[in-house]
Formats: sequence, structure tokens, C-alpha cells
Amino acid sequence: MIDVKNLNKTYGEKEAAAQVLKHVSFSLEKGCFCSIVGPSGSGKSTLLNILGGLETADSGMITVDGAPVCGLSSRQELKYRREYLGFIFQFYNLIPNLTAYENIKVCEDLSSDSLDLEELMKQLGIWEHRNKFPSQLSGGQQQRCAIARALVKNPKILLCDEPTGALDSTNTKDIMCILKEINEKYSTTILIVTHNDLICETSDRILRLVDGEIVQDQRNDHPKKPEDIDWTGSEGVR
Ligand SMILES: Nc1ncnc2c1ncn2[C@@H]1O[C@H](COP(=O)(O)OP(=O)(O)OP(=O)(O)O)[C@@H](O)[C@H]1O
Repeated sequence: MIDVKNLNKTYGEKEAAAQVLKHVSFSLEKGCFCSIVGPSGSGKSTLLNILGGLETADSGMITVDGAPVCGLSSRQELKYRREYLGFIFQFYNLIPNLTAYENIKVCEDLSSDSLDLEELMKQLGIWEHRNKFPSQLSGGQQQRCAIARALVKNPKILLCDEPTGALDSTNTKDIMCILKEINEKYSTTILIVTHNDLICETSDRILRLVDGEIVQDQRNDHPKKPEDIDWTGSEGVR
């Protein structure tokens, strides 16, 4: 479903130039649950942002369902993002002066093929908090809202940048269970940038980046269920 070929990205110029992605290539099939791991500064977020059209690569090719998604016009790029992509970030990025419900509703309105908002909020356990503003919600509740916002338009690909990084172990477990459930129920392809090795254990694919290069591309034929993992001690691990 996602094909990445020979992706390169350099920040800065001349002496200050730093190549942060080097000849990155991989393919992911539809419904894959993939962890992207590696040391700080290895290029994980840059890769995710390029896949999400938030940044551009210097060279290389990305195709999704056989269609190129690099070098699109702004109109085509908007269409790609609307139809294909949902984003989840470490710090939720909810709009502070909208209620939980309104934060999700604005994204529902973007799609012609959206999921049922009330059902989704109930599934995520946040329906009773629908009239609260983000500042009145706990971190776990805010992240559930952010997940609902990303999911309501029924994206084919969910890009998650350290989604449990700000959460305690109980919420980490809950959020991982939700992401797995979504992956299985809707065959959503999920990519998670993380420093948490336990998340790798739940994934069926693990890409490891070091200094902008993929040094390991591993399949895991027996991913663990998040509910079977003891997440104690992994709180705050991004
Ligand atoms: N906009 C930018 N301009 C210049 N350099 C950048 C920019 N964004 C990222 N970098 C640099 O690119 C490198 C890769 O950054 P990136 O955020 O992709 O790493 P990461 O693996 O996600 O790190 P972390 O695990 O700490 O979040 C880093 O050295 C970073 O300083």
C-alpha cells in the first residue's frame, strides 16, 4: 500500500547541511501496524512528516495505493491528506477554545465518508466529556479526543508521533488497545514513531533508523496484544 523508494532529506546548506534521511526505502502492506524506532535525531519524525505531506523530501518517491504522493499540487495534496491521512501527536494539539465534541466535529465535516461521531466517542470512552474544553480533560482523555479527531474521517493511514509519550502506563495501555482495535476493525495502516520498546512488541513490522538510514526492517509474526503486556515502568517513555 505504501511504497517508499530512495528517500533523501537534507536540512541546512553548505557547511551547515545535515542529511537526516539517506536512501530510505521500504514497503508496507495495507493494515500493517508498524513501529518506527531509533535514537533521538535519527530522522523518525522527519520520515513521518514527509509521509504525511507536512514536509517535502529532496529526492525519492512515495506511492500510496500505486499513486505518487510527492510533488502534488496543493489541491491534490489536500485531497490526499483528507482522504488518506489521520495524525496523532504526543501533545494532542486540540483546539483550546472548542469543546471535545467540537474538536472532533470539525474533522468529521471534512469527510464525505466519516464514521459515526457519537459511536466513536462512546467507543473511546469520551462521550460523557463531550462538552468539556481540552483544559478540563486529563492527558489520557485529551489523547482519546485526538484519536477520535484523527479517526472520524475514516483515514486509510494513521500516522502517530510518540502517541503515548506524555501518558502514564495505564493510559498507554488503553491507547495501545484502542489503536490495535482500530487497526483490526478498519484495516487502518498504522505507523507509530516511538522510543517505547513495548510498542514494538505489539507491532507486526519494525523499522529501525540510525543516522537517517534504515538499519533494520523486521517482521514480527507474533505481535503481542497490548492488554497482555505489563506497561508498568514505561510511563513517559516516548
Ligand atoms: N526543520 C528543521 N530544520 C533543521 N533541522 C531539522 C529540522 N527538523 C529536524 N531537524 C534535524 O533533523 C534530525 C532528525 O530530526 P527528527 O525530529 O526527524 O529526529 P527523531 O528521530 O524524530 O528524534 P526524536 O526521537 O528526538 O524525536 C535532527 O538532527 C534534527 O535536529
